[in-house]
Amino acid sequence: MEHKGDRALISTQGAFIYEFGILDDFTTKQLPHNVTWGLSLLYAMEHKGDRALISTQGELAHALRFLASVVSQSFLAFGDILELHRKFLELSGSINRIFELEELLDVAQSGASETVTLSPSKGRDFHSEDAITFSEVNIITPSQKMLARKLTCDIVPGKSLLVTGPNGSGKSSVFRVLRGLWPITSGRISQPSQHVKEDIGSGCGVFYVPQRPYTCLGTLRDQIIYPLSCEEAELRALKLYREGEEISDNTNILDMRLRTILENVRLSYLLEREEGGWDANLNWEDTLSLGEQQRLGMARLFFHKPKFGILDECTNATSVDVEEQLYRLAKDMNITVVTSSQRPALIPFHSLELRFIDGEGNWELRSIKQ
Ligand SMILES: Nc1ncnc2c1ncn2[C@@H]1O[C@H](COP(=O)(O)OP(=O)(O)OP(=O)(O)O)[C@@H](O)[C@H]1O
Repeated sequence: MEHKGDRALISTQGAFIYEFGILDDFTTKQLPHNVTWGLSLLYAMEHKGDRALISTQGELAHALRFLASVVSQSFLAFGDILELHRKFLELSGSINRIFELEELLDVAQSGASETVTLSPSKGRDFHSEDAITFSEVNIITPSQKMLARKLTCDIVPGKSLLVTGPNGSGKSSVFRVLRGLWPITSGRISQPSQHVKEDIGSGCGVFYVPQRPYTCLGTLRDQIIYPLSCEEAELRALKLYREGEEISDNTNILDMRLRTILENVRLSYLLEREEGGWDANLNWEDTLSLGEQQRLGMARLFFHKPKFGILDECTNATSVDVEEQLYRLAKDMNITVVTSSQRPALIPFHSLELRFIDGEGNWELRSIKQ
């Protein structure tokens, strides 16, 4: 008991020596010399008196060289055996990664919605369709800093949540945990499906909009429907199309819907500005300002029309009036949002505030009076 700490230190030192091949190097490079010299010394001690009688100096040197090479070859072979263990470990790591990749590809091909069996992340439950729930979840950074201790919070449809707190306190970390980028060590999270393609007709459960939305290679149309393909997006637009209206062709229905969205996010001028309109194929990241990219990100949200929108400071480069309009639209479309933001103008669009107090694990939840 008294030397518990010493033992840990010794095992750490052991791991260090093993990890950096110090033991292997010693066995294959240093030890053979020492053993050769040791054996030569023993021989010399034993034949002190009769050395001159039985061998000349040349024969002795030859015998010593032979002894040195036999000893060093034996130790090299022994070193190879030691090395085998490490090589096996590396190989098994690579084989595991290949199997994981194969399983992921199988799941992606079969269209399964979640990777529950592949990465059974402790405390994750993907089967709640109606709410995002955190039950006593500890949010810890990869460098083991506690950001939220036993976070407990229910986000139900119609009750949007605003996440606030000082810089670096852990606001975005809530989204990393939700997204499965950081594992949770205790507690439980449940949330609806995040799979955009799961049911083309009804929209997904949760959709994420980051601060700088990803702009894919492709046309202006592709930017809004991402990650769906054009065919999938046409199918979705068709399913959502109000019955009784005359249908000309699928692309037109999709473009009509996209035009309304583009007008709502105040980006319809792009259709006139960029040659090719919907089919304009540019490097969108370089062409659009950050504010425009953020509005495009929100257009994506409105196109997918999820139950929950996770908005990580994704409108902070837009003007306050545009931001308010975007949030009003989300409300009108019944998208419940979880927002990370410092802007007071967004408070009225939320029902709950989760505040990270100090980035040391303390947080508080309060309801916002409408
Ligand atoms: N990959 C990581 N490894 C270790 N620590 C990280 C990692 N990512 C973030 N952190 C740390 O976690 C803490 C919380 O980061 P987070 O991005 O959630 O803060 P935030 O409240 O969103 O900040 P901001 O208001 O600046 O956006 C910070 O101290 C950050 O340095």
